[in-house]
Amino acid sequence: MKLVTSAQMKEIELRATQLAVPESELMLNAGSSVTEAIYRAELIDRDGDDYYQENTMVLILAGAGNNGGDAMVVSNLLKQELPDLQVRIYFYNRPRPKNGFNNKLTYTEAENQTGQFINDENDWADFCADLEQTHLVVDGLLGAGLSREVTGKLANIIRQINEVKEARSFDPYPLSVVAIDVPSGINSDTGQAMGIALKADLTVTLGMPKVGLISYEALEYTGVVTLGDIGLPPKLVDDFESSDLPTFVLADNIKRWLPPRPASGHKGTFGRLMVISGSDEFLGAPYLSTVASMRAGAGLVTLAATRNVIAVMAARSSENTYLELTEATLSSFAEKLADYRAALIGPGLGENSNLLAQLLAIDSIKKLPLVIDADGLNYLARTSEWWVNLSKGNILTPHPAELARLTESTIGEIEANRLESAQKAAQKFGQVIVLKGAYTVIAAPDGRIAVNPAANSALATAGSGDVLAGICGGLLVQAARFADFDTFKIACCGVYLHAMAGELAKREKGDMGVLAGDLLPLIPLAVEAIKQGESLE
Ligand SMILES: NC(=O)C1=CN([C@@H]2O[C@H](COP(=O)(O)OP(=O)(O)OC[C@H]3O[C@@H](n4cnc5c(N)ncnc54)[C@H](OP(=O)(O)O)[C@@H]3O)[C@@H](O)[C@H]2O)[C@@H](O)CC1
Ligand SMILES: [K+]
Repeated sequence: MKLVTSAQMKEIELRATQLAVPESELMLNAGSSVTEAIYRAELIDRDGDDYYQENTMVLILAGAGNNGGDAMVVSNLLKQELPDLQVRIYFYNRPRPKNGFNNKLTYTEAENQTGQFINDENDWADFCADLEQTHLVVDGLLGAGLSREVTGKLANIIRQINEVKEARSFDPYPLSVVAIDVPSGINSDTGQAMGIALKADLTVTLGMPKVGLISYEALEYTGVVTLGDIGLPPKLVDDFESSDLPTFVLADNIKRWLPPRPASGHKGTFGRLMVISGSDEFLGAPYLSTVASMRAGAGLVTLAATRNVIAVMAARSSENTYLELTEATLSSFAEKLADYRAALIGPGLGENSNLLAQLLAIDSIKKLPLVIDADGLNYLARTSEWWVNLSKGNILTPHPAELARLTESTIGEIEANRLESAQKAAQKFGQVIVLKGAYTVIAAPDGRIAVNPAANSALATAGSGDVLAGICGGLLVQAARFADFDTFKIACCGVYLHAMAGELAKREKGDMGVLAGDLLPLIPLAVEAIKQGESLE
């Protein structure tokens, strides 16, 4: 599914109404999706008993636009389903019945005065007192219609919520915030806070994901970003699929793109992968990348390394085979490579320019699809015009510092323009670029660009990249038995599986202290979770 700007979203919504989907229906669906997301994230316990309900307070904040209309739908659904829940509504401004399209719900509620306007000092005191008692704020102040800096009364409301949330962050009953579509104050195109913005735990982006939400500026505000269905006709969404906008990778894509596992398959079917990894300094990387590739389904994996690395690895991993690789053994290594279908080069290799130069010049390696990571990338960055001699269409998995080295730019420049940086590099080098980080970007030489729908700090740990490289290698070797395999889709699958394993690890252990090794047994479970209908988006 494509990532869109607010203008593109408006256009799609307009087309939906032309296809006879009433605006009010979109809004009802929007509110219902947000409510479901609240339950799913356990911000409210749908099955809570009477005592729980009576003691739980939800504050609905509605602005004058359709974002406020969505909030009113949430309010109505919560009241219907959990009648004892304390639901209070505050209006920041008088809703306009003809603003954009139909937000009659907001208007009617406002006219009926079932909520309270924040006008004078008394209203403000009521709002602040209620906020102290509140467990969940539903933010419908401003959505994609944000048109200027946030100032005055609205800025005060947002600041007050942020402060109370911060003050109660370690309370047994913290204040949670769910943002409808975008956190109020965040520009949905750029991700920048327009003066001030609300800090949410969960953002339910509606219809199609807004491109600003995946920028690093927005990360501080969005919390977890999830997609809310508003019932757009599938044809409309499909029409957009052929555009060159960035794609948000969905679990449905991954299900279709994962290499098939025929029951009649044997280890040869799923392919032999050569992993070239490890050095005296980095003894963990070969373990993590080799085992990850096997956990991702490679038929047979050989670790090519020095004797020392092999001795350490053999004590830890019995399923893969080993091959000694030094400059002295290169020619026999090159011969053996003929039996392999793909190779992974780089994790923990250290600065080994001579070996890498000779390795990449070997004919049998030039014929293989490659994953190049870590020290493999650093070697390329030290080599002038390396992309001229490297075969095309391999997977390169740089983090921002590695991409900065490869492109002779700075980390700041990469981080400020993650999509563009990855896309330009992919086109210039003729390689699939996986730019790691929150919302990992995957770019293909033909211009396709995708964003993984997850920002999980549990994955920000040493060795996590080795696991990702291993997963990509394991998938690549399975896919490469088909002449027309699509490296870009394989890279998307690798990133998504890694992120799903990270999500499972976070559920088990939280986001602090997950080890890269914890991910390994979770890789097959991540595949299963996706097949069973779980998703990151
Ligand atoms: N379209 C659809 O199909 C669907 C849309 N949906 C929902 O609609 C949302 C978009 O709705 P929207 O266009 O009504 O804009 P919204 O964000 O509610 O705010 C506009 C109001 O805010 C005001 N305002 C702006 N900036 C301001 C500022 N800095 N400080 C103060 N005020 C400011 C602005 O005032 P004005 O600029 O007109 O003076 C106007 O009154 C979208 O995010 C999604 O939640 C869903 O229901 C599903 C279907
Ligand atoms: K909002």
